[in-house]
Amino acid sequence: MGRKFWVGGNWKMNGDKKSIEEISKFLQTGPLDPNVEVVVGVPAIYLEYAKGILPTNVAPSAQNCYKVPKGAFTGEISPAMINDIGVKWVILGHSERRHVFGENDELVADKVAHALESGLNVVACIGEKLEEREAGKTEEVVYCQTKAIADKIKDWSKVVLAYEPVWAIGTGKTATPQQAQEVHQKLRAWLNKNVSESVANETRIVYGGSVTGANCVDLGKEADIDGFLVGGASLKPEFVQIVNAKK
Ligand SMILES: O=C(CO)COP(=O)(O)O
Repeated sequence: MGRKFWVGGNWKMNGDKKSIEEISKFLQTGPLDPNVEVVVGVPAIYLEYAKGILPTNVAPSAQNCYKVPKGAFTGEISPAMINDIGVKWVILGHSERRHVFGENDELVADKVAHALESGLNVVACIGEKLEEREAGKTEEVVYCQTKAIADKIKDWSKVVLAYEPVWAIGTGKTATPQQAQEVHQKLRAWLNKNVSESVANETRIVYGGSVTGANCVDLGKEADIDGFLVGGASLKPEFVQIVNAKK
């Protein structure tokens, strides 16, 4: 079975009701390739609002959640709450969560495991920093981040793995298709060796980091790039082009 192309927009801490309405309109107009699964990461406070106005072929996603269902964790939201409003996705381990808010591999893995146990689909993000790449540690870093998750989950069917090199996020410095493909292919080989052949064959590995309408077609041609996680460009009509990169 082929892997369905997957394109996510990560709005991060951007937008308001008015801009969400505008985004919903350009997504409605599309047209979005029906062979692509489309998800948008919405600030938690707007999730229910966005769910009410997004076209039905675009699934809203939370951008984070905690590792337990409820309790004294001021400011956090849980997978149970995300489920309660009918949202099916959460992005976890984004580099901004890891590097601005100090989330480590273990916490990210606990969150992924709990979100999956709660029935959510998870976009699990990994990626190396510039100094790690320059020190030749890219593989070591992404394997370690993936292993932390793999050690805590059994079912990969609801996981999309997002490879987002930190140096490419919000910088305009996109990984070349060859750079991205190399890491994706190695990650798939890692899954094959350490999880299973079927998980390696079936798990979507998507690329994130300065993806635009201009570079998405070439990136999307690579054998192990199964889609994108898009930041800045997901707030603009250009996102439609990125969804349709394989057309
Ligand atoms: O972090 C990203 C998506 O999660 C990528 O952001 P940019 O597309 O703005 O570089």
